[in-house]
Amino acid sequence: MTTLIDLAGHLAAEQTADEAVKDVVAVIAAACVQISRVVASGAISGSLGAAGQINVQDEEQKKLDIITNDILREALKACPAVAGLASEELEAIETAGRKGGFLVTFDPLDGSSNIDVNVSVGTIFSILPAPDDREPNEQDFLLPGRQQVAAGYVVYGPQTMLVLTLSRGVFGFTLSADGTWLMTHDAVAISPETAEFAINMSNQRHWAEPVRRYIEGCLQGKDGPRGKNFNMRWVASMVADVHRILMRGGIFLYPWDAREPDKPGKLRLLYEANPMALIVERAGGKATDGQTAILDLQPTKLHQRVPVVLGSANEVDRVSAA
Ligand SMILES: O=P(O)(O)OC[C@H]1O[C@](O)(COP(=O)(O)O)[C@@H](O)[C@@H]1O
Ligand SMILES: [Mg+2]
Ligand SMILES: [Mg+2]
Repeated sequence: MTTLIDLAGHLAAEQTADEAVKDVVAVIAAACVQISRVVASGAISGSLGAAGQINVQDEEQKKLDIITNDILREALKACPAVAGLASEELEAIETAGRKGGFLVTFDPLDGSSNIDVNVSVGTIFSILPAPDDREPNEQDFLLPGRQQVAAGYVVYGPQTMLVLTLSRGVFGFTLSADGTWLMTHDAVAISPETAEFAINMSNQRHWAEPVRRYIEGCLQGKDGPRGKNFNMRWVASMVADVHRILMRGGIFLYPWDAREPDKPGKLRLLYEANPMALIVERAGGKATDGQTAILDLQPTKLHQRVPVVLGSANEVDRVSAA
């Protein structure tokens, strides 16, 4: 077997990326090795089940939401290149008592409703520039996704994989038995065409007309306007659904729906949609809120929600035109 380059080797070879960003990525990757062990230990370590409290999203926290949040939070605060952090599980930003460097936003455990049934979950992160002259405040986190200096996710599945975009390209690393991230996927690219869609069909009656029209066209298969049959997949862990799309193409939708008209979608802009959108665009795909590129949206709130349509470029364009 040929020797695979590891994450440290990849970071060292990335000439165009800032050295301090590489340090932040290395710290996150190490924390995710720790998370993968807790996730894998499941009921043995007593880490499954509900924590018995509600987070800022009004969602019931799992024990693992809290454990994984604490692992990342502590690791990032100890990293000299990190000035502040924001998490799905924390109401407010936290600062590290430093100026300059970077801000990190993260979803420590994505798809946590799947954890108790042993289905893939993940961690999503985004790295943004921090102000040089003072400690960061909440406003400093509200940067459009184009300003991300790096983004990535880890999927805790049959294999634990880190998918990363630094200054260019998308690379995948598989966690080896000795705890090293080895590059197994070089220059990941999303095919522009697909015949596979991912959406929570149980919300169909609440969707807006264009999304209904688009999905109806897919469902009609060969007999409908698309003239080809479509397959459907929905893991209900965004990380796992997006990972599948990076590996074999597809389109993922979590659209606005009429149940809670004030909440534009379910997914959060700063630590779910933006990092995934950067990865998808760097892999040649597209990511929109149905019309506008996610990366061009100006955030207005830390925990802002946004409709998400991402994946194979031609298919995302069809949703915008529906
Ligand atoms: O349960 P639903 O409505 O299908 O929603 C599934 C979506 O919710 C999420 O689980 C939200 O993430 P969290 O688990 O981090 O809150 C996504 O990963 C997934 O795409
Ligand atoms: Mg999530
Ligand atoms: Mg989460």
